[in-house]
Amino acid sequence: MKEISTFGSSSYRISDLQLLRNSDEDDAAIARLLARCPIMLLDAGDAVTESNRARLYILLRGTLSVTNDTRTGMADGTVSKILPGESVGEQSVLDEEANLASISALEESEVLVVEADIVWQLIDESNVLARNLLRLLSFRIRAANAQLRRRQKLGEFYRQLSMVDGLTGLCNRAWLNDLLPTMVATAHASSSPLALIMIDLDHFKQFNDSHGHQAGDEALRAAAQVLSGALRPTDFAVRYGGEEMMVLLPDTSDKVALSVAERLCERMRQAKVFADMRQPLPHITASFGVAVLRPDQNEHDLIATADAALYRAKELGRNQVVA
Ligand SMILES: Nc1nc2c(ncn2[C@@H]2O[C@H](COP(=O)(O)OP(=O)(O)OP(=O)(O)O)[C@@H](O)[C@H]2O)c(=O)[nH]1
Repeated sequence: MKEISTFGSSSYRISDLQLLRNSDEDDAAIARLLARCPIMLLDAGDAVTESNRARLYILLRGTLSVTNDTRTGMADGTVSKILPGESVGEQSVLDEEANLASISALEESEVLVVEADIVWQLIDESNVLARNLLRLLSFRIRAANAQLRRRQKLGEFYRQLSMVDGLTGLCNRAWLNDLLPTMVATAHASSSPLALIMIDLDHFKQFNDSHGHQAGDEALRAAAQVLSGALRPTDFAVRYGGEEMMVLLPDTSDKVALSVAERLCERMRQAKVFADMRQPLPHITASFGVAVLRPDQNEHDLIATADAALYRAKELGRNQVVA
């Protein structure tokens, strides 16, 4: 980047500068202030040196690329193009903060450099410039807000996506880690019973070995459908691990939870699993362990109690419910 002339000795005109659009071409004070400002030449790929200094850069010819800085956490590395007449750096002049964007030329470009003190003198001299500056800043704030909203929406979308198990469509372990402590706290605070049913498919290794892993996946999907199809909208079904699932029943007593588990156990026996060729495979069964949150328990204790009940159901011969 090298200085090739000043604005006063160049053929550029005040009307070429967007910030001075609609101002009086013959305004001597503005012309005088701009006259001494240097014009720099950048070759394609050149970066603006000392671009972090609070200065205004107005592009006269060529194209600039401005990359938002990611270090502040406010920007995401978005790249914008600056075209002739447009400017960059106004905000850092106004708030006297360093300009954290990096600026480089996409092709051979000429840039007018206006130091901060001259920008302030221009603002004092020209209402039109002050007005254009406000309009520009307002536009930039709106654009930044819109981008923020888009990023929030996208973030929420991916957050939700990361909470769902890809194979079964049930909530996953990350969801459970996120939500179960809150559900437990709510149950304690409102003294309402929270029931948890731990479910494990029986002899699933054998099912996989006999019918193949894909058929095993189908069986997991069928089991998940049994759970999600049999619950109230306020209940949650979670894939806890490989062939282990869990159902959370807020505001549900042990008696009701037991009958829900019995119903699920029966529906699991009846569920049909289809292989690739849509041939029905042998039925699957599952074992169920039921627990209801006690006042002295946290989420880990609740899971451990349901797990212990599940273990007993396996020991008693599987395909049954133990509370
Ligand atoms: N197809 C398929 N199989 C899985 C998946 N996740 C875990 N498994 C299988 O589930 C089986 C679980 O086996 P075990 O823990 O020995 O239990 P089990 O054979 O069901 O025996 P019990 O629980 O005692 O009735 C393993 O063979 C795993 O490979 C999966 O996503 N898809």
